[in-house]
Amino acid sequence: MFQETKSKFGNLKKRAKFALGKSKPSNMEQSNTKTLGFKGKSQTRKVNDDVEPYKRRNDSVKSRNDDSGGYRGKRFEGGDTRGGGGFKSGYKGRKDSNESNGFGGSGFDGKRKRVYGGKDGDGESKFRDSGKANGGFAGKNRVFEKRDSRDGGGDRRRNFENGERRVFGKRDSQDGGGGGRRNSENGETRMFNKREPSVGGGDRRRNGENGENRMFDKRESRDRGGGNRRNSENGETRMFSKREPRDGGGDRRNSTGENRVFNKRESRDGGSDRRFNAEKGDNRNGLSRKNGETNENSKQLQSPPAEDHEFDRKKLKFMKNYEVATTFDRPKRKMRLFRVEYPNDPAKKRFDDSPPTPTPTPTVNDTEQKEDSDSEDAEENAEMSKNAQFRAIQPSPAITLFVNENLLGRRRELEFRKAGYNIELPSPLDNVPFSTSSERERIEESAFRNKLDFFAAAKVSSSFPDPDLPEIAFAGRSNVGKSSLLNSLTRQWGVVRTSDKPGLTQTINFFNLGSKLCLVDLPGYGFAYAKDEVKESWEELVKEYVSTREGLKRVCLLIDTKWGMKARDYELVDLMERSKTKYQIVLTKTDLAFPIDVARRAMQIEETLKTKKSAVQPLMMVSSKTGAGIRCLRTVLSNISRFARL
Ligand SMILES: Nc1nc2c(ncn2[C@@H]2O[C@H](COP(=O)(O)OP(=O)(O)OP(=O)(O)O)[C@@H](O)[C@H]2O)c(=O)[nH]1
Ligand SMILES: [Mg+2]
Repeated sequence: MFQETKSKFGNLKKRAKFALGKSKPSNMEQSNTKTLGFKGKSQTRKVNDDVEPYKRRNDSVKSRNDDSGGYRGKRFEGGDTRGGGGFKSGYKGRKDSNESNGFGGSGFDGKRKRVYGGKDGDGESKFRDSGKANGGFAGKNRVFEKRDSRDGGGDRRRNFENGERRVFGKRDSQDGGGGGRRNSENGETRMFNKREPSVGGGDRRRNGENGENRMFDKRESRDRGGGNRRNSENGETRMFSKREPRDGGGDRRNSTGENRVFNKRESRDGGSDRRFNAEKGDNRNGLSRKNGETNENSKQLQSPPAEDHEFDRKKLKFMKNYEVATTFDRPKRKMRLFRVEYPNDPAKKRFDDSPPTPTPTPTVNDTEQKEDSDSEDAEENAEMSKNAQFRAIQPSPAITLFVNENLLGRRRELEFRKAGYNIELPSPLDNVPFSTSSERERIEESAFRNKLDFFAAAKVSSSFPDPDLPEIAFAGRSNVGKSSLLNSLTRQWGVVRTSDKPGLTQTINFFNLGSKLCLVDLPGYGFAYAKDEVKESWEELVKEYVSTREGLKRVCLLIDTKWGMKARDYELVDLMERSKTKYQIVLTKTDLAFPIDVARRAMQIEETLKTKKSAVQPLMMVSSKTGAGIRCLRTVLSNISRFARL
């Protein structure tokens, strides 16, 4: 590869010399030429107009790169149609112009730099950071146009020593290390107008020694690592026009009178770059994402390189002073005070000591408004008095005793432990204290020791099974705990399905408890996750069942302790009263209410049902979770089975 490349470039050299011997292009110095400050060297380039000769003479380059580029002796002509190699380079005492395809970059007199980022060729010229930095000492000018430069590691280490200039016009150049090491030695000028050149590694290491001029126009070149370490020594001027350069930390030694211009968007320069730049007149202006900024703007940004250090110090000092000034000048925040006014605050009384203001005589409108507000207040008071009325309930001593004996209501686990219950068990209060043995866990009521068997489900009354056994039905609002109560009464968890989502039970489910009892789980009424028609059909079915079912011995009407009886509960009560169906109120979820409230609720419901004939006393209170009151309910219900047997 190396040999091949070398021979190719050898041919290029010869052709260039041959071309240089001929006439210069006429438009070269008008618009498409520029001059770079460079000791002892002067090059002029023409970009677009003179492509053909290069094409003819550099077929190999053309075929490889699909570009064209003029090359005559020490002049390159970049005619890249896709943005590859158009570039220009100015030399000492001359100016740049930027009409080349790809890019052209130059400083002049060693103190001025321009970077142009050719994007797509075809004469489109991107102009980045043009003239944003001055500098360029002792005739070193470099112009880079990169986007994703990936120059191999040491590519440019010795470029531009002694007044080298380089211009690269590439897109996907994959210059490895070393391929063109000795190109352009002794004042050679090289121009690359490539897209995917396959020049071997190390191409540019020693390019441009002794006054070489090189120009790079790259898009995806791979500058990395220490590639630029020794660039710009001795007053070198570098220009970068990058988008995503990945310069490693290798720019650290650019500190000897170097002038650098960076046109970066997401520069990832190593952190140390900025520390040593600007020493000894190093100038870096890493701004300008906007291409095409005018030279005047750039001039404003330019500062004398020798004064950079001083300038930065002044700037830093100014910024510090500014910060200090802003810190101390900032107005102090006032504390905001909030006054909380209590309506019956006695301290407020002194404000009311002022003589009373005469009240205006009420008009007709005022009277109407007052009546409206009075009625609203009355409603509010009525609403409020509901709670107040509930709190005013004094439960009977029998109820209070029952609540406390059965540890009903919300209680701490410690309390259960102290009473001797094993809280590791499900529904611990239903189990014998201090007992974990299966024998003691056996239910005292024989009827409930039987296995619970599901045997029928009915959506309509016609599908009700024959009433062979005495039935106990469990009715109530959705999610009140009907199914859970069946499980905890029989201690057979999971036989009846439960859910925290209201509306799980949607049919009338019949369970045999041995040959003694039939337990019936009814669908709930009230709120449920179901369509209104469906819910209405459940309600009708329940009403039909409780009012017409033969063999129905008792309906346990479950009421949530927290909410008490609602309108639909009263509806069902009235229906059962009419049909003379025996029903017993069972307060559920007592573990969620305070004991006193459980007692109050029980008292409240007993009072309302005093006059009801079909209501069975006493009112029961249970918790399926803690097992409180379950045994009592079991005892009460087992009497039914016994009755049934008789
Ligand atoms: N804390 C507490 N939660 C309970 C108690 N009883 C039932 N629950 C919970 O209440 C929810 C509803 O229980 P279910 O037995 O499915 O209620 P349901 O009345 O059958 O509901 P539907 O079938 O929809 O009518 C479940 O999440 C139970 O865990 C209780 O005594 N205490
Ligand atoms: Mg249920």
